[in-house]
Amino acid sequence: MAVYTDITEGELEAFLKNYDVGQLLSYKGIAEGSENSNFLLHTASGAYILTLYEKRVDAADLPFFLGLMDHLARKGINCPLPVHRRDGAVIGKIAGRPAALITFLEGMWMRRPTVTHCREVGKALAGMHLAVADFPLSRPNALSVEGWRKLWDGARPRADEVEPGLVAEVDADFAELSARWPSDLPSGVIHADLFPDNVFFLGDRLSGVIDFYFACNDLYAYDLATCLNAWCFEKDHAFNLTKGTALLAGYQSVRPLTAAEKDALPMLARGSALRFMLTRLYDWLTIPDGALVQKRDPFEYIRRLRFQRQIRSASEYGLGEA
Ligand SMILES: Nc1ncnc2c1ncn2[C@@H]1O[C@H](COP(=O)(O)OP(=O)(O)OP(=O)(O)O)[C@@H](O)[C@H]1O
Ligand SMILES: N[C@@H](CCO)C(=O)O
Repeated sequence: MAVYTDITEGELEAFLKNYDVGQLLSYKGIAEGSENSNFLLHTASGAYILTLYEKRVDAADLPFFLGLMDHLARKGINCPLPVHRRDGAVIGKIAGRPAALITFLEGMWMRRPTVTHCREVGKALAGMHLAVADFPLSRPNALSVEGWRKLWDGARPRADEVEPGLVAEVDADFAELSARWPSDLPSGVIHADLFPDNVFFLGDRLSGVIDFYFACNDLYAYDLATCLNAWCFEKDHAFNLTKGTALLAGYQSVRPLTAAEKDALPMLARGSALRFMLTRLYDWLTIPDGALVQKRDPFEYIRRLRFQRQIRSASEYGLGEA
């Protein structure tokens, strides 16, 4: 459930007076999502999403996130376009929260992505990596190795209760990642959370990428590694080589990887699996049952992490197969 802050019709009408979107026809809260409050609006000029930014998003980061969407949409990437207010701003306030209006994208996210969806997401990711080259803003990745360590410090004392042996496993991951994490690969602004629930399709056609609220500056190949984990495993946790092949081929059809990026991919995929395992584990241990925030399963990513520890070469993901 993701309507943490409710709004009245009066508040919404007053908010919309700042925009050229015409009269409000209807609005309703959207249940999906877990970080912010989202509403679907219909006005005389079309459909929009209103997002109220909740506590886990730092208001100081909003110009970066909204500026990025604006930049990508104008470069032809299928992502929401922030609607500018009459005074030119894109960030307003409603019910005491910072808020923005963005265009509505048609489509739905794929609960079971196919090989074709994996290829399309690879192409779209590479397209975004090319399109950010002249984006002027930057934001450090708070969820890279040092950020993971803080999460681990919080979760470690109880990690063995969740999964016996996890403390020793993850301590060893940190030792290896600290020694081998690459820093000299091509980098720029990455999406950093390109999971299936953040990509819409109309049939086989990718119609939209949403949720840029983890976007930051980091290695492009790390973004691709996150997609390998998020898109190419089956419900039984088995890696699907055909999907991996398609994702990587789709990406490389738009932006070929360098030899160093290919070499680093297993380490990056291991780090990315650790990152999502840790945020999930941290929430699992700290968010009380019954809280509105949706908790995601850390066990899925404990499995991913164990898989990634065994990988020695990107050819095991299907690199160069198609
Ligand atoms: N531009 C858009 N067009 C259509 N639907 C959208 C758009 N933006 C958001 N949504 C809808 O709102 C839901 C939540 O959006 P989003 O993923 O950005 O929220 P969130 O709270 O940041 O969630 P999380 O970070 O957990 O994925 C999406 O699943 C989708 O249904
Ligand atoms: N994509 C993240 C949730 C944050 O958007 C996860 O699956 O853990």
